[in-house]
Amino acid sequence: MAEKTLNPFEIAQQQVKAACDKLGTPPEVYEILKNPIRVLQVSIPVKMDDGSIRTFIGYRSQHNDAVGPFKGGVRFHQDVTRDEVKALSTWMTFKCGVVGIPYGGGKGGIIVNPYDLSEGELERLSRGYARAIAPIIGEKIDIPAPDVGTTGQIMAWMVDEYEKTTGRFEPGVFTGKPVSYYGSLARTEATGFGVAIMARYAAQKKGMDLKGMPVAIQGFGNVGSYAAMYMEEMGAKVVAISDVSCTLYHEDGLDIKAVMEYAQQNKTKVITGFSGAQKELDRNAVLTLDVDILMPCALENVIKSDNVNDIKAKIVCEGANGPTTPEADKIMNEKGILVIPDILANAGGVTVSYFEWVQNLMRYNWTFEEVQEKQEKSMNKAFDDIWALMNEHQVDMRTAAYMMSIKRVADAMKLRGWY
Ligand SMILES: NC(=O)C1=CN([C@@H]2O[C@H](COP(=O)(O)OP(=O)(O)OC[C@H]3O[C@@H](n4cnc5c(N)ncnc54)[C@H](OP(=O)(O)O)[C@@H]3O)[C@@H](O)[C@H]2O)C=CC1
Ligand SMILES: O=C(O)CCC(=O)C(=O)O
Repeated sequence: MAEKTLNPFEIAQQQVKAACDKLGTPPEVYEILKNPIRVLQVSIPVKMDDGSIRTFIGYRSQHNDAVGPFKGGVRFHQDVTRDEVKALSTWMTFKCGVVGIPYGGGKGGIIVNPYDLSEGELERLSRGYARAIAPIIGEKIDIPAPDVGTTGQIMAWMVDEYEKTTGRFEPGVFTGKPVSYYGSLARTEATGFGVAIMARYAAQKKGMDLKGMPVAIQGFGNVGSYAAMYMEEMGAKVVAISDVSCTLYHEDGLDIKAVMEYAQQNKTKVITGFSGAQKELDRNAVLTLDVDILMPCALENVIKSDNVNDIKAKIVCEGANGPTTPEADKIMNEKGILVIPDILANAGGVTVSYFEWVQNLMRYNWTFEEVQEKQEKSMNKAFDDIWALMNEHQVDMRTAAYMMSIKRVADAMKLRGWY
């Protein structure tokens, strides 16, 4: 039976409520956390290459800044909605809390398929968005970054436009920038690397050997491709990857670097037609293959009541934000599938965004190894803390992650006198 609601914002609220109840926080805590502090909607006029004007709707949602400036990516996707952006900003607050970085949660988005635009149109849209949200962002206020459909180049355009608009030199106002323009080494790889190290750590906890272990990964963008690359480097066998075009499968493992090169050659970055696969399956097939680890690294609500019983993986490591519905989550927990929740599994991106911001503010330049070492230390600690809390309270890993994080945010709100 289809689930009643798949509204990501309602799901985010349910997750926060469940953890507040488990923690026994005063009712004021959920009352404050149930809605973003501010949601800005903008209409961005863009001069198209044919001379016409098209307007695009964009959002910036600022969920909570008790701990520090709002932080979170900007999504360019045709299915962006106001509620999706609100949900993503809520998840950001607790993701930053999980890894203990001094930020609150924010998120932005524009309703657009970026692949439909020329490079010039994309630049004008990105600059228009930066101008439109300039009054509510800043290096110490709200720091956007890349998400689905956005890139380092887009961040560089946005910094440039923000600086022109405000007249201030503030390279740290956006993170995820190209390395040659105030970016950090290891940021591009960070989210996928984090997903891979969290899966490796979980496998270790379950006494499973990563060598030759079959893995399936949904989504082959920034997160999915690097998660696949690092899983392969760690000795696992990535038998399946997918994107909107198809699932590629090879029982002996796909050559991930070769698929990455292949995808880079297409404007739309699709993987279909790669010659090194044994079979091309339907794009949804990736979720239910016979593997030990499944990594959903695309969009929300892909593991749901109508496919959850077909999932064979023992570990699900959520590279995407919100890939599992509450009902599917409950079923996986009952079946003993270990779900590493998004707010931990994909926290590597924002963690290294924080390192980029620190380097920008302090004019430091850290090496690739230094950044990855700091990232791994921070994420492993978060994993250990959540694992301990999970065992202490006999809850699933997601609830434990929210409990840890909500406590940090609630303490900050209390000390600031918000309740
Ligand atoms: N980038 C980051 O640093 C972070 C991202 N995340 C989350 O990770 C997820 C992926 O983000 P990111 O990799 O940056 O985004 P990208 O835009 O780089 O990639 C998204 C990928 O998902 C694929 N995809 C979209 N719809 C489907 C579908 N129905 N079935 C299979 N694949 C699909 C896309 O395919 P195609 O290219 O063919 O369209 C693409 O491969 C999102 O949930 C994002 O919020 C979380 C933390 C940080
Ligand atoms: O790097 C960042 O600041 C945010 C990344 C992001 O949007 C996310 O973690 O979902």
